[in-house]
Amino acid sequence: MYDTLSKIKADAWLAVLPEQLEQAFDNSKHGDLATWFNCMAALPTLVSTHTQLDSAAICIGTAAELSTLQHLQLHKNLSNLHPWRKGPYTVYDIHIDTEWRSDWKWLRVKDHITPLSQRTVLDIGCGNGYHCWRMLGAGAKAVIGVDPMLLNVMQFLAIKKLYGDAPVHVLPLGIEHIPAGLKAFDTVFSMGVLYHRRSPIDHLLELKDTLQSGGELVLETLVIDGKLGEVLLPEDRYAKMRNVWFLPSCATLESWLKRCGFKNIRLVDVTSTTVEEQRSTEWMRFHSLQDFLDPNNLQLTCEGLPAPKRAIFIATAV
Ligand SMILES: Nc1ncnc2c1ncn2[C@@H]1O[C@H](C[S@+](CC[C@H]([NH3+])C(=O)[O-])CC(=O)[O-])[C@@H](O)[C@H]1O
Repeated sequence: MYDTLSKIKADAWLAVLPEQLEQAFDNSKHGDLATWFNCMAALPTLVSTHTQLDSAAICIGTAAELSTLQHLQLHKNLSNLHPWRKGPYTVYDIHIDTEWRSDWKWLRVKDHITPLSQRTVLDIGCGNGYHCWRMLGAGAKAVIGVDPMLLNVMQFLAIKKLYGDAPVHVLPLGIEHIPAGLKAFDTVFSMGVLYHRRSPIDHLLELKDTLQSGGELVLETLVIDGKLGEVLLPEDRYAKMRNVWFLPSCATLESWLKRCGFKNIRLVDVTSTTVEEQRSTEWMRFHSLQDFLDPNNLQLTCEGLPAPKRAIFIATAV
């Protein structure tokens, strides 16, 4: 990964990254970290030749390659990394049926973006890296994801240990840890992050700052139906989430992108999130979308706000 950053001349990040990682992986900061590392250490070290990155589930290995005991232990160690939110993955025929059908989002995105072949990609708020693997499968030269939630990073590291060496990396960092002015990446994805940011304009400017001139932004976020200038700022929670800030209309979001200096702005998809796409499973046993909607009207959240609808914009940084 350091090599990738060096090649794209992201020197300002290289200079601070070792210390950022040391701090993020500081055992004293997260009570579960040692347990998670033990789960990882117990994963089989064999690297399977059966891998697939362009199917709905990221696939690694077949059950026949493991002994019954190894298979049971693998299932247990992966289960210990509960809750699995983004996926699906199928490892050694264990199907990790995640809360989200993240493959559906990828299907909505993939045909609209500049082909990733030979591009160095940054995925902001990448969760456990499911889409990073799909980006690699789509031919990216290298993919770096960042996500501040350590469990996400541990899930990624578990999958990567099973997959073997690959130019895909997930760092336990937020966008705020990426130094200003990098202008290094060919494509940057920000999917499901903008509404978590208190300052959406700053988020867009920070994304632009990671892209080299001519680079592509892929932005996916919650939107509302409405006219130019309309934006929802929930009074309190949104679909029980505490950290939701701005939900613009598509026209408003387009105007924000314009104002931030993006060009060639295209709205390529608007889709309501269904309880088929986001739901509780054996691998994510907590409440999910169904529990966050008004039981009498699935068009509304339990707070009476418009139910989740997501838009995908693509734009060019100049
Ligand atoms: N400051 C931050 N910097 C970076 N990431 C952050 C920050 N704050 C929260 N996150 C991370 O942003 C992710 C948002 S989920 C989208 C995942 C994937 N992209 C998806 O499109 O499926 C939302 C959703 O479910 O759509 C979480 O993993 C947070 O930890």
